[in-house]
This record gives sequence, C-alpha cells and structure tokens, in this order.
Amino acid sequence: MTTLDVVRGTAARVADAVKIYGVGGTEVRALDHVTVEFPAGRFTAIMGPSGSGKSTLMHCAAGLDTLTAGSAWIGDAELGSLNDRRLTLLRRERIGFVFQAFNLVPTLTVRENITLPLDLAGAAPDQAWLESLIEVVGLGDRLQHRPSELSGGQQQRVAVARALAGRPQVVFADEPTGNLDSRTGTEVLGLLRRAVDEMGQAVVMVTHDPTAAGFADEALFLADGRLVDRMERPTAASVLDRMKAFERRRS
Ligand SMILES: Nc1ncnc2c1ncn2[C@@H]1O[C@H](COP(=O)(O)OP(=O)(O)OP(=O)(O)O)[C@@H](O)[C@H]1O
Repeated sequence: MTTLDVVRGTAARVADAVKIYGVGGTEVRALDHVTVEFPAGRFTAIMGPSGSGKSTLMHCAAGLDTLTAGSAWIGDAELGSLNDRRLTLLRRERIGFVFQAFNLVPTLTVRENITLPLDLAGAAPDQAWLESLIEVVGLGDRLQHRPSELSGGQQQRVAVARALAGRPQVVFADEPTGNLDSRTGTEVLGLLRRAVDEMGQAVVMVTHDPTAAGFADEALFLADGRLVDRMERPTAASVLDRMKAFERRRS
C-alpha cells in the first residue's frame, strides 16, 4: 500500500451515535446522536469540557466500547456487525492506540514494545519502515532499554512508534500529553503531526489542552454528548477563545 492509498477516504466514522450508560434514574446519555468522520491523512482533535463525551466517542469509534444506537466504522468495517474475535483482530491490525499512561510492557525492551502489536498479529515487521520510524521518534540509541529507564517523553515516543508500526488505518490518542511537561508534550505532538504529514496517517486525539489541539487540522467540540462546533486549522489561541465562549454560554 502506498502513502496515497492510505491518504484517500475515511479512516473512521460514527453515524448517529448514541451511548447511554446506566438505566432509569441513573441513566447518562454520554453520546447524543453524534455523526462525524475522521478522514485519512488528517489530524482531528476532540475537545470539550469534562464529562462531555470525548472518551466515550473515542472508545466507541475504536471498538473499545459499544454504541447503544447508531453505527461506528473503521474503513468499510461496521464494528457492530463484528463478533468479539473479529473486533479484536480489527483493533490489532487496523488501529493504533496512544494512552495518557503510555501503557508500555515493563519487561520488554523499547524495540520489543514497538513491534509488540505486529508480533501479536503474527505479522513480519517491514524493517525499512521500522527503521525510519525509530529514526523519526529519535530512539535509535535506546532500543535495548526497558521503559523504566526512559523519561516520560521518551516512553510516550515509544508508544507513538508502537501505534504507527503496523501502519494502521487510524491512530486514536487519548490525552497523549496529559502526563508530560510542555516541552516533551510538544515533541510527542510534533511526532503525531509528522505521521499525518509524511505518512498520510489519520490521527484522532482527545485533549483538554488548546496547545495540543493547535497541532490538529480540525478541532471538534463536544458538549453534553453532542457535537456543538468544529474549527478548521485551529490554533491554541482560537481554541482557547472558543472554549471561553462556551463557558460564558453555559454559566
Ligand atoms: N462506564 C460508565 N458508566 C456510567 N457513566 C459513564 C461511564 N463512562 C462515562 N460515563 C459518563 O458519561 C459521560 C461522558 O463521559 P466521558 O468520559 O466520555 O467524558 P469526557 O469528555 O471524556 O470527560 P473527561 O474530560 O473528564 O475525561 C459522563 O457523564 C460520565 O460520567
């Protein structure tokens, strides 16, 4: 597959997505008829106040949780139509994940962590791709180290390399800079940006941070489980302004 093939089309989408947690008096409508597309070759930030449904949207779009109604797609695969086994395979083969807590395997080396999803899938790594990825993330001299011997920023760079190693259809990142200082956070965001620009990767990132959203091509704003706004070419300043306007409207 060439970069151009990856760049075309929709990497992931949800249509009329509803997610309800609990029943009766404790019912929470975490997603309320959300329709959104995550195009290939594009960096999308999902923003909104605490409890607005950001993580729920990401988890349902990535097949980590199921919708109450509506549909979620990765490429041409409708997640609700897959059994558990096929869903696990699809997640492994077509989705990369980056979490706030890095989630590296402590007993494996950096190199083993990066190739873990490929090893689990029984897929032979594309060595040239792997080497260029290792160069991009700047970990060439750390490959035999364990995660505990790395800084937080380095650990998150390993997690980004792991997410990209199998050239997934889409990378979902949940607060990827939440545990990092601003300088190392910027490095990690720069890496995700390069994955989009140079590798045609689709990246979807949940974040509270306007600076992080400024790395995206588009910011989506959720409130009370609904998609209430979207912004093309966001900057940290324009996102902050928009968030303040929402706060004023809500108070
Ligand atoms: N497993 C669950 N059971 C019950 N309610 C849940 C569950 N997960 C989330 N919720 C509720 O759904 C709503 C949306 O939660 P979600 O975690 O998606 O929001 P968020 O925007 O990601 O919040 P934050 O920014 O604080 O992480 C919230 O009201 C939350 O309390």
